[in-house]
Amino acid sequence: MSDINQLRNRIDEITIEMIKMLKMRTDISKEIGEIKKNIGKGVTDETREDNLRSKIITLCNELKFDESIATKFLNFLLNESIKVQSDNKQTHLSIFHKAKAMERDGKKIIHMEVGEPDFSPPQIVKKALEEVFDKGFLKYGNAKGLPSFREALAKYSSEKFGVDVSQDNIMVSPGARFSIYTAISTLLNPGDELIVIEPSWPAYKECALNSGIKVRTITTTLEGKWEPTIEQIQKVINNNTKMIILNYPNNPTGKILPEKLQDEIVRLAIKNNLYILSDEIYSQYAYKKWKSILCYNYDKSIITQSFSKSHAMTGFRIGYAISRPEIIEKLSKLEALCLTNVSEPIQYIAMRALEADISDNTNTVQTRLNVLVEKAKEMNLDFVAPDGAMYLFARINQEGFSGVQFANNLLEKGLAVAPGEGFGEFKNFIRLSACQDEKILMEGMNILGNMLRDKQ
Ligand SMILES: O=C(O)C(=O)C[C@]1(C(=O)O)C=C[C@@H](O)C=C1
Repeated sequence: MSDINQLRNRIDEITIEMIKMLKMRTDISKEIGEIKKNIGKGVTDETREDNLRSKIITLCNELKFDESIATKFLNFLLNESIKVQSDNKQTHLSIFHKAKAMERDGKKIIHMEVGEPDFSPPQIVKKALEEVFDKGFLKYGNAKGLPSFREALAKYSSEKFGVDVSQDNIMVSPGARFSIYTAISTLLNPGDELIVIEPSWPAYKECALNSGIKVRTITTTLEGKWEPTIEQIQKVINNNTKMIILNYPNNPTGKILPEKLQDEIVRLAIKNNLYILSDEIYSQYAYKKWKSILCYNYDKSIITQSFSKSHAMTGFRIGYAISRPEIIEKLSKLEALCLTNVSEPIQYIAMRALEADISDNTNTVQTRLNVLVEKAKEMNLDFVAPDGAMYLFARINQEGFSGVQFANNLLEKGLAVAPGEGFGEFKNFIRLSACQDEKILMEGMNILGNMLRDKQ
């Protein structure tokens, strides 16, 4: 047999052995997953992962093997474990869909689980809906978005954030979510790592997992005022780290980082050549000094925005990304592949919505959030007062409290809240949204108060 055939046989055998080992590893992982579920432990265990990562790096040094390849392979294995262990996680959306189904059966539900303003989009949106047919915005178009809309968004962003944005910096997307997905999946490769600061909106992690990207989680605490430390972030950065996700004002905590800390995080990201994906969809609801990541003028930053919260246009599914033209080009290739382009009529309507004065929305949410905070203080809930966004993230200090169980029990009483578990390892937390008028919020808080008293 020639040398090449011998080597090919050997490589086949090794691959087959690896697949058998992968099957064994996956089976064990499923078993561990079952045990974790039974004892109420979360799926990802960063300490365990760190230990295994260290062992592998030591082994690579001994074997004189490239540790970056080995840790990428490890990231693949860990992600596979996380996938087989993560079924049935309850988030704000599962409670929302359950609540909607109950409403269809005639039950009255107060919605404090979802970040969907109860007020209408600006009046100009109604007019735009009427006129779009005659205006003729009804066809296929550029994947990045209508030039006139991108121009309008560039002007709007430049004025709002005091920066210089042109239409080449803009990609329109169906909601900010799709911009986030395209950024994660086109800028990073499988095995790469990205940093998520928890508690966080679950979609960042889900998009990463779906694209074979390993999430490195930084956990912040209520005691630490939901602020990550530079050391925490520094500790997880290695050669595979490619991106950090920021989301301030934050969902679910409402936190806005002190400017000095945000500056330091940006400096650290720049030093390590990381992309910064900054989801700024709550910027309209910043009640404390807040600085857009756009202001740093960093050429590896991607900012995502949406009309859902600022203009109460959740159902329109329209948002956008702002970045340098080369990045926009990459993101829009995936958008073209998936969607051709975002619906032209919806783009036209959103363009008209930019003309509206939305300061009332800001005031309305602020008033509601204040009412929620005062009531929550009165009820002795444990939380850090939000600096912005539309949520209050509270810890319930009761022995054995489970947010999921609690949220399901509350639904039966007519109140929907989001279990903390959807935002990371926060089983004893719930997220309350301030998207209803004050009277309804009070009704909801009374239902919550009664349930807490019953549980004691
Ligand atoms: O040790 C565990 O808890 C596991 O589930 C195993 C495993 C792994 O695949 O190595 C999976 C996920 C955890 O984040 C850490 C480790």
